[in-house]
Amino acid sequence: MSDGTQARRTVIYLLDQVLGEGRLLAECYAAGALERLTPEDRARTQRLTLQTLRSLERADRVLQKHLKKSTPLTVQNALRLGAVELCHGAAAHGVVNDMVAIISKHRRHGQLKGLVNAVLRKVAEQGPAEWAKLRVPRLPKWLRKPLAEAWGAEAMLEIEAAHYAGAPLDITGKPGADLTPLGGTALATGSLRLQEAGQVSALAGYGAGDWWVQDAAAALPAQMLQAKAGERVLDLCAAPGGKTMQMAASGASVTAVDTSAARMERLQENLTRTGLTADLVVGDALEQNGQFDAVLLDAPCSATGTIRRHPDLPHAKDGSAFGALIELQAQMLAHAWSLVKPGGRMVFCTCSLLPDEGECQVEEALEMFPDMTVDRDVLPPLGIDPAWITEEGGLRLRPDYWPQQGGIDGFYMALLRKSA
Ligand SMILES: C[S@@+](CC[C@H](N)C(=O)[O-])C[C@H]1O[C@@H](n2cnc3c(N)ncnc32)[C@H](O)[C@@H]1O
Repeated sequence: MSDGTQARRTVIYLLDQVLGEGRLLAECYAAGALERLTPEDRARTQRLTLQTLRSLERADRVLQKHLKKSTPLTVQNALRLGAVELCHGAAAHGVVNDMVAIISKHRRHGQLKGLVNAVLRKVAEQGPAEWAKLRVPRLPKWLRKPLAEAWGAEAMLEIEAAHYAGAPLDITGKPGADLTPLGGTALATGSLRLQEAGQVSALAGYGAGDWWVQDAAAALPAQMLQAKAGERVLDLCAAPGGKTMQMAASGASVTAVDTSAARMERLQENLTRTGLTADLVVGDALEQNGQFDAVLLDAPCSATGTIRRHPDLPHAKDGSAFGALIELQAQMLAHAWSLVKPGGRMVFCTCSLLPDEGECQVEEALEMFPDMTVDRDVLPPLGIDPAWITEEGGLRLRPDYWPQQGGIDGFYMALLRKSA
């Protein structure tokens, strides 16, 4: 077996979990799926898993004509991984031998090693030429339909192209930190973008806490809120704390709330590394009370705006939980509004591409609360394209925006002002 065997075996396990058990990669990682791997194998596993999930439709098309019968999921996933590697130029003997060795040791499917050998040898010969002619992989129907309805057929194809391309690494700097040793490109919205980052913790300034990883889209809600020194700010659904750090760095007194104790531990680690402070509360956003100058509500959502980085999501989920999430967002928005003091402000945001989790929530809130208005003036100075401002005055971001610069996560956000 080659050096990459452990990594390949883990990729197949992860694909089984996502595609067979409906688990997200983040859940598998949190449960220790990568724990026994060397740092090199860990990076390789993550890269190959993401690449295979992004390319699943292409891999299945390349494999289709060589498979007469349906194969067990684990074998199918070994073939998919093999096809993806071979079609991206990996040496055929290494990939084929490894996949055969992995399947031959499988408790129930060891007898299918001959099939794996035969199919992957054919893919090694014919696959790379076929690959380039295949269409960009599409989202599963359950998600494609509502998104195409919302944004149109043409935009849908562009969104799928952005998902397939993946995402660069965006960084938010602590005010005053010197990020020049990182290189990269400064975006109009203030984030620094690195195309080929490698291991994040090895980058200049990470240990010193000069910056944190945060998609350019995710950095905008806190910029919209403009927390100031001396203000009392409430960050609802805060962990792992990208926005908490932005607001704490402004000198505001920030209370960060999240139900997940594990994610709050990560928030604390992030604050410690960056030398910032906030009051942390492990608890339910719906049970908070008090009056704040400013509230940021980053409500739990479908996370469909983050598929560039999380291609497991459309395969692990089926949309059945979205109705309950939309209901929860409306409840949270209403409760968060009660915590804004008269004359105060609130940002509502979600990393979703579904208008039901963005535009519609704000439209409904505006009908429900006579003391609520949307502040549009805050948007143009953020460095965004004015075409992204929505009818009700929020900001809609989509992964197909800024294609030349490498895209941006899907997000919705609006700054809501309460009358005095
Ligand atoms: C989109 S993530 C937040 C990202 C975070 N604001 C940041 O910038 O790093 C949503 C968060 O909502 C939390 N959450 C879900 N239900 C919640 C509730 N009822 N009350 C508080 N937090 C909740 C989840 O644990 C998760 O950390």
